[in-house]
Amino acid sequence: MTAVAAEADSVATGPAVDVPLPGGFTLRRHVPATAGRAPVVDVLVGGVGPAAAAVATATALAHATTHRPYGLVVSAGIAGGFRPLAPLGTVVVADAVVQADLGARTADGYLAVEELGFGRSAHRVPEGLTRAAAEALAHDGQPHVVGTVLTVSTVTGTADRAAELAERHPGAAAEAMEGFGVAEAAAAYGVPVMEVRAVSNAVGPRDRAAWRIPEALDALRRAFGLLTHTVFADSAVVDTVLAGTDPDSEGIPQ
Ligand SMILES: O=C(O)c1cccc(C(=O)CC[C@H]2O[C@@H](n3cnc4c(=O)[nH]cnc43)[C@H](O)[C@@H]2O)c1
Repeated sequence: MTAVAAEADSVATGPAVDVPLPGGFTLRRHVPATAGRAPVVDVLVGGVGPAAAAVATATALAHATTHRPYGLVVSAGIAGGFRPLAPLGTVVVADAVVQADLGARTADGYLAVEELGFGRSAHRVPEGLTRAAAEALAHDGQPHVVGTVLTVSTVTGTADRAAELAERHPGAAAEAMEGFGVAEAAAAYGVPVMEVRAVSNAVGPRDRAAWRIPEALDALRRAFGLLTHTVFADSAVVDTVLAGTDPDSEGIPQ
């Protein structure tokens, strides 16, 4: 799942066929030319923000249920990186996908929905998947970090807001705008979810001229070229998670 076409072009290359979905969505299906470890990869541009991402992801998952169910859903794209953990060009592998602005702002500070007594604002990524992705990237020498990826509906544009988010989420490595929507849809269908982002800009005072989108898209392309043929193809990893034998496949991070 990506937000925009440029991100979709980076996460999967090569021959593909278009598959029309209900709701006007079209997913791009990449079928490996030769039998082997490469998996079938469906790439869908879902739009910007958690609501658009959830709708698009749920549409693809519902369609797949009557065809070929998915083994894994991945939210992918560019992101803002929290300094100093995730500098420009770093690939961030989420260990948790957290909606950072789903709650209430009170005189005593922010309350997440869990503290309000309803809903959830976090999904943990199965640890086996996170670890396998980090190991593959490390083995290939790609700059990467494992951490929480925040989902926000408003891009952070001030130092104060960046500091507030970092204080509330000490493990945060990046912020983007779709992961939690993708994760909610995946959870509804019982499919494990990952989020993999490449840092195009720093989380902080808005400075559009400093965004390094082409470099981030290149990093994303390299990472997905690798992960597709390792972690995503490794049905043993995915099957372990699906079978519920991964002890870390459940639980909501604080
Ligand atoms: O202008 C372009 O060429 C271009 C190419 C690829 C992607 C974009 C986007 O603007 C994608 C929007 C997307 O980016 C994520 N994002 C990136 N940085 C941040 C951030 O600091 N805070 C929140 N989100 C960020 C986000 O997921 C958006 O969907 C443009």
